[in-house]
Amino acid sequence: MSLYERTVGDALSKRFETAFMPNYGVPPLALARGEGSKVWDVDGREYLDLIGGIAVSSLGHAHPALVEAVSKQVATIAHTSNLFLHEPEVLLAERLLDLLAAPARVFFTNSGTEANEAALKLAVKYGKTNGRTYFVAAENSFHGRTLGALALTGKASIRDQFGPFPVDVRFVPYGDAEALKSAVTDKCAAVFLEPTQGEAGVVPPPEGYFKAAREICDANGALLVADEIQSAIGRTGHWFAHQHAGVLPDVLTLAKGLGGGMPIGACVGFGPAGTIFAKGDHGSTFGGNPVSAAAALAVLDTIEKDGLLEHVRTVGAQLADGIAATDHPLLAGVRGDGLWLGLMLTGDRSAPFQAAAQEAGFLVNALQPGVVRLAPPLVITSDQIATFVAALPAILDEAADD
Ligand SMILES: Cc1ncc(COP(=O)(O)O)c(C=O)c1O
Repeated sequence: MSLYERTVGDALSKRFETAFMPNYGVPPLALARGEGSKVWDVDGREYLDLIGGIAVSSLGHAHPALVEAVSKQVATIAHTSNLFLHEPEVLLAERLLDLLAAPARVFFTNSGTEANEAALKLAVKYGKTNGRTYFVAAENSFHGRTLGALALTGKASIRDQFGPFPVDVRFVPYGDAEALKSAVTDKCAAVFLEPTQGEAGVVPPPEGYFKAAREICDANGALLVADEIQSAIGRTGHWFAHQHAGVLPDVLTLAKGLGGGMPIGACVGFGPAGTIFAKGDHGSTFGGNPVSAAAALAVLDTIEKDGLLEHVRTVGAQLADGIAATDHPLLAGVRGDGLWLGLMLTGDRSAPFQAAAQEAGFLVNALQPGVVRLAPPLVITSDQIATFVAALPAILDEAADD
């Protein structure tokens, strides 16, 4: 039987195709379980997970600390709504504010998109009270799929058919401080930026761009919103990318790796931005629920206790160096930080690369036609990275073949 002639997986795919709206197309694999950085498909085949549920599974799969925190919490109290307080959300808020090391207030959500929706609503309110009527975001940015977050998303192919939008957003080329300066005036309520663009292809800006953005916002009284949904919680080898850039935004949004696989997001307002929302301005039935909050606490504790920031810097460099040292006509290079890398190809071969990697036992993500995203669990080992680097030339050979 060839690797693609599956049994249970094929049956699930057929059922998926008839039961689901076709938003995602049929996924190439049905996963059954995971442990650490390994996953197994429903037909029992093992893979090294180099995508981590799209930069989410920070502790890998079935990490004992996460299993224990979630199991304990679900057996204690799983849901309170925001009508009642619970200890995990208070502990988590305090823990995050501690790590952020600046006076701030937090609003918990269920996802990244919702964290950005909260940030946008907050910025709309700021704009209304200050005569500010528009927003600035970057071309090729990704901030989410609901109508507010989508309005901020600078990708015509996923945005344009859903307009007109409830907010006026002006787009500037990412990384171009002069263009940003021209776009931001005293009528701009907020600038939304990813510290490194994720969905665009793991694209870091030029050195000093984020600092320039801070200065431009300060000069015009606009809020600076840092969307760190993909980049924070250790992914780059630092807790937060803005800290690494030495810039404090007014608003910060988080999600993905924070819950280690449980759904949670956060909108953090620093200083005065933390008091723009008043009672009744925004809400969420599930946001910051006890189980997700307990999971996020376990993620933060484990990253700290196991020295994972340092580990990410070390094995991230091993992965980047291993790719950079691979000599192959299809390989153009590698960019990104820590365990968040874009492997760049010389042609639009990322889909065949993903298929070849899967066949060789590695899960990666064909992010852009010529860029493959690697965002493995933060716990991936040096030996596991070495197996991928060793397999890379053969995967590239396979991907290069028509
Ligand atoms: C930078 C950024 N913002 C927002 C989102 C949306 O987050 P979610 O898919 O959790 O709604 C994503 C998801 O990829 C993202 O990368």
